[in-house]
Amino acid sequence: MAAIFMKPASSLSAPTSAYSSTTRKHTRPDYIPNKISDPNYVRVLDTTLRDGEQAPGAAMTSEEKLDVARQLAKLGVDIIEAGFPASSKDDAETVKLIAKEVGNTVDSDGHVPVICVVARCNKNDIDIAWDAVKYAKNPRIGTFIATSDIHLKYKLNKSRDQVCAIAREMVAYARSLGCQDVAFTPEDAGRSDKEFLYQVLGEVIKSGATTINVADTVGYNLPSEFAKLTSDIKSNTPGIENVVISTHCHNDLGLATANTLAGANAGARQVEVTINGIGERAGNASLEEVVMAIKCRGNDQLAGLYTGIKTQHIVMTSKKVAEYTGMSVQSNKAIVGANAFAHESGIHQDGMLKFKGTYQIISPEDIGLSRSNESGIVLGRLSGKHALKSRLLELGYELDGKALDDVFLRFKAVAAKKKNLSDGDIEALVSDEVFQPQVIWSVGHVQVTCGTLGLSTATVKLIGVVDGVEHVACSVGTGPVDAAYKAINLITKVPVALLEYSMSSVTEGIDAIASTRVVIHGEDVHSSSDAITGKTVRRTFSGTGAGMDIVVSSVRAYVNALNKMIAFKSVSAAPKVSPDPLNAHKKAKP
Ligand SMILES: CC(=O)SCCNC(=O)CCNC(=O)[C@H](O)C(C)(C)COP(=O)(O)OP(=O)(O)OC[C@H]1O[C@@H](n2cnc3c(N)ncnc32)[C@H](O)[C@@H]1OP(=O)(O)O
Ligand SMILES: CC(C)C(=O)C(=O)O
Ligand SMILES: [Mg+2]
Repeated sequence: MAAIFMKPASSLSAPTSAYSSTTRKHTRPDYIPNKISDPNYVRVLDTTLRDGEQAPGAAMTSEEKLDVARQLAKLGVDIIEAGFPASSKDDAETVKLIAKEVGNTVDSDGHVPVICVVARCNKNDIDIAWDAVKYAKNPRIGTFIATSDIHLKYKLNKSRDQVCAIAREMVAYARSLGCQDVAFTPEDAGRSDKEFLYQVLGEVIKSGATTINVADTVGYNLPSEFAKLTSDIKSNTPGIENVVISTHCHNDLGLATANTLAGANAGARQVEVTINGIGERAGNASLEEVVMAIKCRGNDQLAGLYTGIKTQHIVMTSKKVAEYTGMSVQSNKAIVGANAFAHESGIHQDGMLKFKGTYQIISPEDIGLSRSNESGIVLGRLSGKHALKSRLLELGYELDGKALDDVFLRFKAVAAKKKNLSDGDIEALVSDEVFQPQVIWSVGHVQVTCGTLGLSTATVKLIGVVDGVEHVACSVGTGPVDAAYKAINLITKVPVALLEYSMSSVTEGIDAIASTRVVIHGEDVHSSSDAITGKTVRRTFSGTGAGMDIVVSSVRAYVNALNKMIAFKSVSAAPKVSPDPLNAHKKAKP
């Protein structure tokens, strides 16, 4: 069964409405690896879980990645790039989980996302990749090797002929394993010699590649240049009519979205993007920008291109990724930034009041946001779960079941002390309650003394969720937070260093909720190398916490970061992931 999408026929063309009033129906074409039946359909490959996670500090646990994958499926992405299995046992096991569950779950529109994995052009990587992804209904291997002279000379130390042969043989090898869907990326295509590109791409197409992914790996191209690269590849590569052309653009010059759109306009029918634009260095083209640009201008400027993305899930997806990666979205970020739909100056406000189309080109509802509070509900201590759920929906959070129950409990506790809860308060509670890692330690009680008379002291009770045992420790410190963190360290006995600590007040007033963010690192188990210094750097883990008491908020953030680090460590170390890791945790609150 095919999903039906409504697409604006023309943006801002109707004078009586803020946005377009006419829509055309589209169906998502059935998935055939090397072709798309509708020439206007653009496949969306989301690589948040692979290239996105390559962003420094963006490590996600297995459980978080699975949750993001589920959300990406809900968003309607065509292909989820779930990881690089040869990079670690943890990544391979996580890909397996995603392939088995998300890669086999048919949604109400009959859509199942393709699950893709990345592998270098060598047999070992490809074997591991196939072993992890083969469980999906539609598995794909994306293999890559650099084609630019600078990479050949300094990184691979190989001649053009050698690289061409390796690419040809490895695509054929991936197909020989039984994988029907093999994408090939000429890494650094944006700086590669075009004649050599046509040659390599022609060879891999003969070997069975189904998608050719043109990568501007270092974000070097300008839009006109990337468009020309795409159209030149389309015109000069033997056999190119038998494959789908894809874009993979990085944002080093802030042009990733522009280049992606230029590529699509020049004939690419797959775009590789990430949520919030996260990724290696300055990041990748952002899904929300590319998709909304196509939705907004596809008809009048991009010859009728459209995607299968259910854009009303964009905000929730963006929030999840921001929470799990600890990479908050800048307020002026297009589409999902806090200010993307805010109008501060008088002339703009006047225009908005008269006709929204004067200053808004996208309806907030289109991306799953509605700050209008048209129902006039004020949330306070007498509000019920329905009112909270409806406000959460307006803020872009679709919560049900246990997640909603948990937030409701916290909401009631805060509302008992605070008259009216603002949107900021509610978002802080959701962040603290819902987007948290697997709970290994939960916070029982915190008691501190502090002041000018002497050292601060803290008594902390943590509950080990696996065995349910309560552990209490006391410590002194230079301040109450230092004392509390030292007490926690005595209980968890995990070597840890606190790298960053920041606290902000979510709203104004003495009864404001305090939101804390910490970044920690542990032992050397998870490391990567810093490109500038060349030094090995330890993997960092962030945690957030919220509460009306600043010490409690700080303790929550620290314990959440510790939980993330410990969960990450135990999954990486374990040879096999338990069949149902998601049921292995529960929460307790002070
Ligand atoms: C543009 C991109 O985003 S590429 C993807 C980047 N992602 C990652 O690197 C994921 C994390 N990486 C890792 O965990 C590790 O780098 C691993 C496990 C993949 C490899 O680790 P190691 O085997 O120790 O190799 P290391 O990373 O130090 O060096 C890379 C090697 O692969 C080679 N190589 C690099 N790209 C390719 C390729 N596409 N195909 C074949 N070989 C390649 C390099 O030339 C180098 O080989 P050498 O050892 O003969 O000089
Ligand atoms: C591995 C490839 C697809 C990549 O991420 C790049 O070239 O940027
Ligand atoms: Mg990349």
